[in-house]
Amino acid sequence: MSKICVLGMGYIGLPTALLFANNGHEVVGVDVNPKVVESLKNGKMPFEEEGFQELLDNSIANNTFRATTEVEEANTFLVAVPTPFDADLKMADLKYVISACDMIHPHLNKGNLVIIESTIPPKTCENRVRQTLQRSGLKAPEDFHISHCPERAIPGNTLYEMVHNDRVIGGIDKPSTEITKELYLSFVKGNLYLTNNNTAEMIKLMENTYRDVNIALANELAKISEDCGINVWEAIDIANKHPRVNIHKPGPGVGGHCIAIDPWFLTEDAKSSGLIMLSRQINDSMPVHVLGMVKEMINGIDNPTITVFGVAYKGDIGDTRATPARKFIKLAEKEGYNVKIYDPYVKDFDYPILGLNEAVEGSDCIVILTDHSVFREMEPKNFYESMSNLNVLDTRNVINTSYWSHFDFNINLIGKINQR
Ligand SMILES: NC(=O)C1=CN([C@@H]2O[C@H](COP(=O)(O)OP(=O)(O)OC[C@H]3O[C@@H](n4cnc5c(N)ncnc54)[C@H](O)[C@@H]3O)[C@@H](O)[C@H]2O)C=CC1
Ligand SMILES: CC(=O)N[C@@H]1[C@@H](OP(=O)(O)OP(=O)(O)OC[C@H]2O[C@@H](n3ccc(=O)[nH]c3=O)[C@H](O)[C@@H]2O)O[C@H](C(=O)O)[C@@H](O)[C@@H]1O
Repeated sequence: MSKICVLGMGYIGLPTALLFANNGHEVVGVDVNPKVVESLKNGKMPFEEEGFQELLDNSIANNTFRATTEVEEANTFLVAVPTPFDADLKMADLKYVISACDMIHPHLNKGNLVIIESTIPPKTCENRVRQTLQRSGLKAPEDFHISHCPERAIPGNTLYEMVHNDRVIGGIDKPSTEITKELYLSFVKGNLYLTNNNTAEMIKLMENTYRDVNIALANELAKISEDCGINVWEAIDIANKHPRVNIHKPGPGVGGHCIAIDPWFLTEDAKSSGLIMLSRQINDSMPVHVLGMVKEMINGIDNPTITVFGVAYKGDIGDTRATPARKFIKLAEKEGYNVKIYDPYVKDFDYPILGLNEAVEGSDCIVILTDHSVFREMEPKNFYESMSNLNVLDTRNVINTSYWSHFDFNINLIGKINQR
């Protein structure tokens, strides 16, 4: 049994720690936030993600996991701390990664392995991470190992994807890569692709940038379709039958703390990154486009009230990090609209989350911003009579438009404007 010290008990670090703890390792989970550590000490997951409460219960019962605020000696140190975007500098903010490495180096011994799972710009392991860890007096790769093993699991399906996804492992030398591979083999069922640290860092950023650029393309196609009176959803659906086409879905913008952030890490010192930056700009401008559609729908209504359905950054999760809903709500308030919010998944938000009936009462327009499955099965007959005006704008193509139109709703869809 090897001992692993995981730094960062968030959406990625804690699930990873619990998978190691349930697959033959002794794991110490470290977080600088005492509330997170307290919750884990009390045997409670600090956030909801299917399947992990059971893994936490098992590992506590088997004495293979404990949480603390202090780093201690171990065979392996795994870093899964945030890597936010510094909006002023337009660069990755590496302060948490560096502070984690600073916490590790006093406990580093010969033969140890340090894995960075946090998403980082190319050359971070080779330069900043190695430099900081060498404050221990040891040298890498001669005395200890460093590798990058980026996380690819998708929020909402973390457990399945952490176990079944293929992974990329890139060490600063071959032994670093090999021992990292041995470690992940303890729970990963997908393929493990081996490369060097710089390439592994690049691959992770390329994956999320690919998605961002393709979403931007879908958003642009949606706007063009609106101008041409075409239903972009039908067009995308049929275009995607082509064996080499995979157009993404348009929507109100890109949220979450990865896809909207990681592409910037590729642009910070690149000589050519026009397409990537333009895609960011297109996706960031979508809340403005959505507001424009709402404005047209409620034109002429005095002191309008709108109801936002869904503030989570995407469907069937309660995560609101970098949600495009936030920008949309602020723009709507600036326009003088009263904004009410309904989201059955979100517990905590900057604005009050109301029950369905209260949220739609007196409303002039429902604006669907998140593709929660409950919105697909929504029954308008339960609430339409309490609305002041029957308008609905669906930015995710989730509602059954033919059914809603029975109640005389004026329905618009992003990428398809109702011509009535
Ligand atoms: N959430 C996701 O779906 C994915 C995240 N990633 C990447 O994984 C990394 C971690 O992301 P999340 O888990 O979402 O972050 P998070 O915000 O959920 O959790 C990070 C945790 O690290 C703690 N922390 C900060 N500095 C620390 C330090 N020096 N020592 C110990 N703990 C420290 C924070 O208190 C927090 O609890 C980021 O680089 C992110 O880009 C990659 C793939 C998926
Ligand atoms: C390449 C890729 O699929 N990356 C995943 C992504 O997770 P995340 O939940 O942020 O991604 P997502 O499902 O694309 O959602 C991001 C945002 O984009 C929007 N979105 C997504 C797909 C689409 O066709 N249209 C669209 O508008 C979503 O509604 C959401 O607001 O980023 C994660 C990460 O890096 O943190 C990564 O681990 C996941 O595998």
